[in-house]
Amino acid sequence: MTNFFSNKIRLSSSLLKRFQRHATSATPSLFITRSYTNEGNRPTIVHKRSLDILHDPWFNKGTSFTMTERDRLDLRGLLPPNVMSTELQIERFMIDLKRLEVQARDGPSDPNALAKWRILNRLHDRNETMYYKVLIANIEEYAPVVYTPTVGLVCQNYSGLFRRPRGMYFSAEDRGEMMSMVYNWPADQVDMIVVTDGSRILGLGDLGVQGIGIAIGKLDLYVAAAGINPQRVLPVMIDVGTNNEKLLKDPLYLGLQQHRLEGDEYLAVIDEFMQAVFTRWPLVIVQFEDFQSKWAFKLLQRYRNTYRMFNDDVQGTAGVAIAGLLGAVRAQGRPMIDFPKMKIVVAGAGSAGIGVLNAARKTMARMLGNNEVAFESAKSQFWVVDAKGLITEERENIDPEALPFARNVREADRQGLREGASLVEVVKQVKPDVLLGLSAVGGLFSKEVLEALKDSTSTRPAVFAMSNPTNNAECTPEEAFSILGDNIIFASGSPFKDVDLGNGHIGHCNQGNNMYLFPGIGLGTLLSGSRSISDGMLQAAAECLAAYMSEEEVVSGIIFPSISRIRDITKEVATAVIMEAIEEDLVEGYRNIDARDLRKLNKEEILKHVNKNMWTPEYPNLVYKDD
Ligand SMILES: NC(=O)c1ccc[n+]([C@@H]2O[C@H](COP(=O)([O-])OP(=O)(O)OC[C@H]3O[C@@H](n4cnc5c(N)ncnc54)[C@H](O)[C@@H]3O)[C@@H](O)[C@H]2O)c1
Ligand SMILES: O=C(O)C[C@H](O)C(=O)O
Ligand SMILES: [Mg+2]
Repeated sequence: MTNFFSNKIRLSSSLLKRFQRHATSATPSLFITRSYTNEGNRPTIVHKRSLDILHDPWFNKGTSFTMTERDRLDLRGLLPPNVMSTELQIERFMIDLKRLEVQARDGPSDPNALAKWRILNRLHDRNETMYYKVLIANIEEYAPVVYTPTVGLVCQNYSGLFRRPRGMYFSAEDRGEMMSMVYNWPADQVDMIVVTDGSRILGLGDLGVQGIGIAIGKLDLYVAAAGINPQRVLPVMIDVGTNNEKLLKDPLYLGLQQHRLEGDEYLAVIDEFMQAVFTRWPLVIVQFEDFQSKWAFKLLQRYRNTYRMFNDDVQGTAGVAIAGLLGAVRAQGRPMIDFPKMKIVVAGAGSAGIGVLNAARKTMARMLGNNEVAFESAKSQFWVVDAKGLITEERENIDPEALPFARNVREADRQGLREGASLVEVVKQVKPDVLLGLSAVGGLFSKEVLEALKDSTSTRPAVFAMSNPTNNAECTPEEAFSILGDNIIFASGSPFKDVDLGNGHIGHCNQGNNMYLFPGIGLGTLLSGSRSISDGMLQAAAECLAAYMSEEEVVSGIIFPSISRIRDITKEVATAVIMEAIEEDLVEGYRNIDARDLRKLNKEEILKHVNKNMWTPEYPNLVYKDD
């Protein structure tokens, strides 16, 4: 490993100190740097490097820094990889400006959301403490702006919106350099990394380098909900190319204009990145986000026993769905132990759908006796429909992850179903308790499908339209409540308003989003010091969320908390994660509390410990000292 290091590591401790509050400083260099601007071809002498340059409006050239300049100034990895001419930079800016003007004439919703995002983003660039104060105090209003759904729009329009860089870019061009370039990041301690390769951003497909927005949005929630110190978070984009033909043809695209690396070449890049970040920050936690499913599972298996990492779409979503499904059982007035009797139709067999199926099957099996027989029998509660229809054992080239859930052909035949049967046919025949969508197909739960669900054998069927962002939801709450009436449970991945049913009743729209779990999983893992994130820790997080809602709330159709309670629920989830890590003997402690001390704490004390370790945005007293 050490041979990756090169003499490019030049960060002195004084330089590091100067970086400490980098993210908030946009100070022109007039008073802090001696510079000599000369006429003609003579160079401009600057006395700063790395982020100090990018955050100095006098010297910053953004994406126009040439590769030689990037190397000379320790900028490699701190900017997206495509070097832009000044003309293209200006064009990018103008297109963005004009597009906003056009949209402003068309209608209020999108430009408003984007305009709010811009204003918040500028505040984020100028003053982090104030930004997080605003975000935490108004989380219900602004989470949909900095996170889902607006973050999807931000990623789609990233080329025009990009101003100052935030986070790091590791690209295929950086192979062999990652071990050294990771030291270009100014913080000497990083607690949380959210990394994406941009291959499946929400339900919007391959957005390449533009996907970094999702890592930034997730980390905003880590700070706002879990109280992770914003100086210790790092959004990362791994740019291995894109298969989005539109972006490949777009001269203004900021990423590598090549098709995605595949196979061993792809793995080598991700391996190098993991080695680099864990070498520099051995205690960091890496959250994988929005990787296409063909890599999501492979990478999870590859790294989960070696590194402190998890995949939010596979594991975080699974926990949130389990909590929702248990809530749906309780909402029928039945005990949670009745969960294994639920008939569940899942539309979508990608990273999220399969993650949910595996976790739901395990939860059922545990309730049925926690043995092989229980595990085998639990799978018969699920019917999985993907882009090709119902998945049966007859499916050609079946995805190995979906294979355990393929229906037996004869059994399907007895039910009047066959390989490839449509979603509406499946719903008609199965009459499920739950219809759960993780398909990324907006409107998939059509009028016909929802009509078919009227024959559900459940006393209170559940509709989970979990795909993001808003336009990709399988149906809206209005559609579900208007067709099925108010005796249903409804949840969606993106936020929707409750529905006034006009009869004095309100149809409650729950937001079933992994944001209720990933911040607590990260915080709990961090404070426990556990070197890995076990299935038990994830299960404890899900059960904690399931138990968070009172009987009264659940019966009235509220199965997930309001986002205004996210900081509180995150504390509880983190506590549950730590307790499970103690139970499994995984704790190693963190900072001034070691494993022995941690093991002595009861639940109340752990909760207090969690609370005490959460960062809150307050201005510190600043004292200037020369280097
Ligand atoms: N609410 C949440 O917390 C949450 C969490 C993770 C993912 N998601 C959302 O779930 C969606 C899927 O994510 P993913 O990672 O599994 O994506 P993916 O691309 O890996 O999988 C999509 C799946 O949907 C299937 N599909 C496509 N068209 C279909 C159709 N007409 N009928 C039925 N199935 C169809 C595909 O065959 C595939 O199996 C995205 O929109 C994502 O935003 C939501
Ligand atoms: O990002 C979200 O809002 C949830 C989830 O991780 C997704 O990919 O859709
Ligand atoms: Mg995601």
